[in-house]
Amino acid sequence: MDEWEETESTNSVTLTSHTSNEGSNENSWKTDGGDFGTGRGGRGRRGRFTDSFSTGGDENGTDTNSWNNTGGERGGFRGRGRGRGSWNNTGGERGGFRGRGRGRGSFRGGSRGGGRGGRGFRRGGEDGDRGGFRGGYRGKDDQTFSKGKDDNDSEQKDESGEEKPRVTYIPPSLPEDEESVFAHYESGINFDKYDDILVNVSGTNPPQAIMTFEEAALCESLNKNISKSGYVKPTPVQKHGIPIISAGRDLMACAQTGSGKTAAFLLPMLQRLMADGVAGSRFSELQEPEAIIVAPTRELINQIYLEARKFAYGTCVRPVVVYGGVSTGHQIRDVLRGCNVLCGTPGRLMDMIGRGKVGLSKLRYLVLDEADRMLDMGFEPEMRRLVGSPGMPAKENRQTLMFSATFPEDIQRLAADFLKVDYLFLAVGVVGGACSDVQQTFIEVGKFNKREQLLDILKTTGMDRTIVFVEKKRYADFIATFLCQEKLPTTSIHGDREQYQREQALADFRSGKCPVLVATSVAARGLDIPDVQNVVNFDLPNNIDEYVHRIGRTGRCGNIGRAVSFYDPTTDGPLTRSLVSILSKAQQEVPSWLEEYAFSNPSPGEDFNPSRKNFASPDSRKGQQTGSFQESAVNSQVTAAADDEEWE
Ligand SMILES: Nc1ncnc2c1ncn2[C@@H]1O[C@H](COP(=O)(O)OP(=O)(O)OP(=O)(O)O)[C@@H](O)[C@H]1O
Repeated sequence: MDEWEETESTNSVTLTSHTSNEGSNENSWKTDGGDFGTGRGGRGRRGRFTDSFSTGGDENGTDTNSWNNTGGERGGFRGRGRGRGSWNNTGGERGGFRGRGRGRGSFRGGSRGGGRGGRGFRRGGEDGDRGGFRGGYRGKDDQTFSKGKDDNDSEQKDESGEEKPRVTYIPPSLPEDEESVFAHYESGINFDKYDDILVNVSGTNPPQAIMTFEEAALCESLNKNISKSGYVKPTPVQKHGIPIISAGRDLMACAQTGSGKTAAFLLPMLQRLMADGVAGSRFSELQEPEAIIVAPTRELINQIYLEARKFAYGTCVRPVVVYGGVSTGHQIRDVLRGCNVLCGTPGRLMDMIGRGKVGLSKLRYLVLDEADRMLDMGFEPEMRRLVGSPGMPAKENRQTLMFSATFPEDIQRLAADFLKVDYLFLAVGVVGGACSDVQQTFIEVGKFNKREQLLDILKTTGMDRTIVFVEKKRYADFIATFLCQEKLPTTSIHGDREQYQREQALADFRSGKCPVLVATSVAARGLDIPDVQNVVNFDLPNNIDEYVHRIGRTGRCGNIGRAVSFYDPTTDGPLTRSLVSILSKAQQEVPSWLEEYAFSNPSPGEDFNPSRKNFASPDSRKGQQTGSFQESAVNSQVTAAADDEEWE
């Protein structure tokens, strides 16, 4: 047995299927299928939410409210009459909350959630290729996994830095059939409006943008996969990014959420690997991938992997994914079968390299998705370790690509360490701007009426998929439990949930079984879930970039979305000016009361430059040559953006 082979399970845990109402929940909501309210408390979280719990916004847990208290002014979706109209104004009459069924079934094929008909956990007997793994999942209602000490993923550490026990969870195998691989949702009515977005490329000698995929001169199999994915024409970040990467240039790219950044880096990389005829699907004890893609969360890296698998379908290129919370041995076995494109979260990736399973000497591409997050204080040390790993080609000898919807100036400067001197900076629209397809609304609330407001909103959204963001992991559970008990089928995702629970939560959300997902920032970036119509910021985040990413879970790929944020003047003061700025740059109406808070009534102690460091900005290099695409208009916009930031 190799050193990474798991031993037989210890501490086996058997679980039934789960939704977030995992407390004792005497009044818990029951689905037609009987699933709700039956989940047992993952990680011992078995609080009794029958009578009272602390109200939203109260981190100390000192202010408890009767949570069944329906008294008081619910006030609809009025936000003291200051909001921009009622929630269902644009949606028409949806009726009350109807859902006890299993969703609208509108998503065909489950491309990102474990697949068509196989979403969630695989039932016993479906496992064709586990190769003798003992233990692990045995069926939806009888999941057994072991706990020991094995998982080195940084995300696997809890808040206290304590290592969590070894995990031998094996995710369900993905369906391999074409229909599942290429399942996608339609681009929206505003897709063509992407053409009007101003684009700026700075740096020397940027290559000419392409207008069509044909102009990219991609090989036939890649073109076929692009059209099977439903892509007809490239988005702006693809029009500019593909030729830049194909020309061998390093790139820092900033484009709005949901505008196709993933394909912008995958397509030219895969093209080069295919053109060079790399042969990856060969077993070897040491794998030397040509490309490594890093992203901050497990769900996001898995999604990127699925995109890579889709575009590489039927070709010689083999993408593999590694991330925490999943059996290391299982992932090593997968890597050793052959690996050209390795997608990973930082901790697990470094683990694979450290164990000598992944070598770096053939590496040509290093991609940092959500690059500003990958280079901020949390992940920067690991990124430095990665580029300093033995065998890692120097930056002059590899291509380094960075993508995000936000790129604060200080992070840009830091990022330059990883890039060749002549890297190009691609800005699509206002750097760090919110997607203008998301209608942003604010409601002024006090911390004690947030839950009532939330209920009012959710009762009008019906089975529409809605992500509710909260600031703290334990609030995610409180709120999810609260909503379940209010008969709203809800699930939750946050860093304290086991990986199988996180995946189940996303699968239930994607399928519509639980149309409400309560999430912490773990779900803020990158996740591309079809038909998410609404985002609610139950708690506003404490930096503006996070806000931009959160609301970008809706309004993707030309579709329209809505975001409503609860603004509590006692806690959200430091964000106010940045919010006003974001709203104006996205051509949204700014509520006068929010403007008042921003300019004339700062909270005591408010730092009027609170998020400056975190606020995205144009190319941090001064005096860079600017590309020719809509140049004059772009320059004025970028300058305007920079001016706007003066007052922050
Ligand atoms: N050219 C295209 N035509 C049609 N659909 C596309 C095209 N490019 C991307 N998409 C689809 O648009 C959706 C959003 O793309 P993607 O997830 O890459 O966005 P993103 O810019 O990375 O967003 P985020 O900043 O939130 O990470 C995906 O479902 C993707 O398949």
